[in-house]
Amino acid sequence: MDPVTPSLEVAGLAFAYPDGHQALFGVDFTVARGERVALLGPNGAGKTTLVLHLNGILTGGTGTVKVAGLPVGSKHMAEIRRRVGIVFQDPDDQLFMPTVREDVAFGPATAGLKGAELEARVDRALEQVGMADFKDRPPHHLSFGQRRRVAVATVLAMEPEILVLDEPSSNLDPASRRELADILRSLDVTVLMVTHDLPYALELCPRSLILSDGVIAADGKTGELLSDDALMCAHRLELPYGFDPRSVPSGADRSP
Ligand SMILES: Nc1ncnc2c1ncn2[C@@H]1O[C@H](COP(=O)(O)OP(=O)(O)OP(=O)(O)O)[C@@H](O)[C@H]1O
Repeated sequence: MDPVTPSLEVAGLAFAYPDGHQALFGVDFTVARGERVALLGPNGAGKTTLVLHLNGILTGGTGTVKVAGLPVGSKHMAEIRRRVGIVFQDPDDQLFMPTVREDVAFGPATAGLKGAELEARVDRALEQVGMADFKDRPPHHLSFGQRRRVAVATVLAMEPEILVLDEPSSNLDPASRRELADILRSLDVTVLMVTHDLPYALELCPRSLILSDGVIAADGKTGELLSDDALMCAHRLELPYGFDPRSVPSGADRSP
């Protein structure tokens, strides 16, 4: 793996929906290989719109997005879709096969993997999320937290360059939330995590971006941004009552 080319480069990205609503106004940032970055911002800031540009689900704006040096929107789209693994908020949007194994195998099988190589890929992805014992279970018999882990495995099975997670901690109990954080920390992959769960961002991501009104309003160390009361207030970000960001060991302390 080339360690120099960033996993993600977004430059001057501006986008208006067909009804004329301008959601992004020139977004610039770079994510280096192996970084874990949180994308924070109030409702309606443009976070989902931005994420949907990373693998070309949304196109037609101005500016550029590059994944591992490959421009989104170019002839490399199949490769870019493989490299950008998006885990949506609702695992049921991603799980539709009769068994966990088939769900995790679906992407790599569609990409042409077969036989022992495919089985090894499935086993590895399920082991990475601690779900190897659930291989033959129907996804709809699993708990929500287990389904979320399987959804992460479906994406890891594609061996992505960058794992993009939309609200990964939502609807998880405290133990499942912590276990998922441990899993995400253990992965050797670049992570971009959209979240309103600011303590989770602090725990997992050394760096955060604040997207507000379609622009990057701040880009820095998560602990520093969350400790900046004026910045937080200006962008409608609120920590849970009594939570002190200085009291939590930041993801920065554990990053690779
Ligand atoms: N299909 C659409 N057509 C027109 N406008 C849209 C469409 N989807 C989103 N928008 C608008 O674009 C802006 C950004 O929306 P987006 O969903 O990207 O925000 P977000 O930061 O993900 O919000 P949230 O935290 O609530 O999920 C909002 O003002 C929204 O109303």
